[in-house]
Amino acid sequence: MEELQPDQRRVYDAVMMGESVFFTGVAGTGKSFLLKVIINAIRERLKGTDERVFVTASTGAAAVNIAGTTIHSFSGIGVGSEDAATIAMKLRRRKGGNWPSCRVLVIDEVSMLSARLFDLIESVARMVRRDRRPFGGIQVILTGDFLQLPPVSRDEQARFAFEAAAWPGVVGERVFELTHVHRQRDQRFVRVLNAIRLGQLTSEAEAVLDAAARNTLPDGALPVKLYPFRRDVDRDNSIELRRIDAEAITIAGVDTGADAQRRLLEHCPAPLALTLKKGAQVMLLKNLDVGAGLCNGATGVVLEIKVRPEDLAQRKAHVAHGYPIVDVRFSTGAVKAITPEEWTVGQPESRASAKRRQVPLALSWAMTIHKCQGSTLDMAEIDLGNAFEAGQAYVALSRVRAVEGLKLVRWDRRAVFANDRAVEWYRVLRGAGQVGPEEMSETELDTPEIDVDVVSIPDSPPSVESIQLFAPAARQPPPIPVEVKRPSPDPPLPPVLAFVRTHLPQHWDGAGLRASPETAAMWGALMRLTTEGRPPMEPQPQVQGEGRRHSVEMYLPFLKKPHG
Ligand SMILES: Nc1ncnc2c1ncn2[C@@H]1O[C@H](COP(=O)(O)OP(=O)(O)OP(=O)(O)O)[C@@H](O)[C@H]1O
Repeated sequence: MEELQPDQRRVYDAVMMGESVFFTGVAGTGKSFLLKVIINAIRERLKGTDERVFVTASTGAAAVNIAGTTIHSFSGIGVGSEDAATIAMKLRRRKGGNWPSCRVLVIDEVSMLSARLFDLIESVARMVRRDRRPFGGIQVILTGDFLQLPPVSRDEQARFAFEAAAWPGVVGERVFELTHVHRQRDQRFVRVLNAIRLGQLTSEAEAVLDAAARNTLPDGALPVKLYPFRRDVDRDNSIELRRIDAEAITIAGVDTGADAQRRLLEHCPAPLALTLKKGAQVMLLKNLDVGAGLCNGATGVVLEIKVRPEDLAQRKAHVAHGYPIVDVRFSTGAVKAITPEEWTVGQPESRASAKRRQVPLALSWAMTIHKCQGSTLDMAEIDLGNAFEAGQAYVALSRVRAVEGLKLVRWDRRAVFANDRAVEWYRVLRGAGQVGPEEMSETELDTPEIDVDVVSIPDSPPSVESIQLFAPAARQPPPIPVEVKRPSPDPPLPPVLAFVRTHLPQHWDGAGLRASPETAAMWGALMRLTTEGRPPMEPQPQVQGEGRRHSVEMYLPFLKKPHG
């Protein structure tokens, strides 16, 4: 099994116990990564039985991403215009469609499924299966982030799945939040993104985005331009392609499989007809060698297009026998020969699937923000001038790994906004203690002072009892005034801890600490402890209390958590 982080592991374990769950998390916390691990494990477990796991998503693009189908197509609801009883009746004539053999149902990007459809699907499940339990007794695995793009609906105000009547019965208390961001390492950028996710343009966020508007990307950089609207994307890509003085070659992909599923291939990131030229900017659409940086989203430039001998005389190249071969120089400098790959939609084990074979490349001067949801980009030039949707700015900004790879054009502060109901839902959830950390950083951003308590660190002489950090926005060590107080056993300090990676560099040895030599030595010992032969610190804070003072709980993996 892939290496899961502790927060991911908790979800995995609950799923393996047979529980229905919803797991969420800010962008880049590995929701899709975890989902794939879970799907593989369940498939393995159900092998040789009549029961099946069905993998679905709320949108075609998300379905292609996880090699599944749309929830509409799986469930038999079609566009969802009929009532549950009518749909169930029709399905019964087809032996219940997919429902009878379904043991586990996965719905990815459930955040883009409206409450109305969620309820409709849940009722259909109960009726077709003649089982009154939620979803007719099926184990349901839901994931998504309600603060990214909302449900697509013709109604002005589509309600979220968490507002569905059936939601509490389906997931109950089994809501998990992944908290460790994998996509970005820079904790300041993570904090800024988390604030933007909540629609808060904090002073720190504003400073970072203003700087990104002035940012000059490195020479030779190949940023992807992200736009709210498709028309801008198509315009940019065709203008840029036309600008290149080289012969255009159209690569004809091949679609096979069941008709109903073939329609889904429209959402395949690889177009059926892909027109390229030498010099075109392209993006890789598959993970070929993640370790070498050849992953979904990696950008490069076409060096050469090698076609089958029989296609040589034409401007059209066919996908067959490993051809065409497109040599691409990636932004890492690596040159790689890219050959056709396959995308499967539908249910891979059954005949109800369709495949597209195409060279896994797309023109990548520009793409829509809706399309980029779920991907990771090295560099992006983001046009937020026409942002129209809650969460859209957040989705766009959170694609890049580092702020250095970000350039804002037509930067407009009004682009940053979140859906109030989704914000409130997360707030209540957090209050109920169902979710973990990371969220704490948004609330504290505007707080000029943060009190952080570090208590009883076993085995580390001497023990640090309390640290107060001021100036949360300080970035470099020397200017951060840190005051370490002496132990105050009475009244007892709150259970552990502390602070660290979000505000102080991990390898800071305490230089510049404004404190007694003894305190500085303590701090140094603590930092050494965390950096020498120990696993890196993984803050797992939980907000305790509200307002200006935050006591942040976290534990360093090598410390025992007091009070259980
Ligand atoms: N446990 C892990 N070990 C190694 N890499 C991981 C792990 N979890 C996630 N990642 C990597 O982190 C990156 C972000 O993960 P992923 O795309 O699954 O996040 P996400 O929560 O689905 O993000 P988004 O909400 O933006 O779609 C990916 O490159 C993924 O491979």
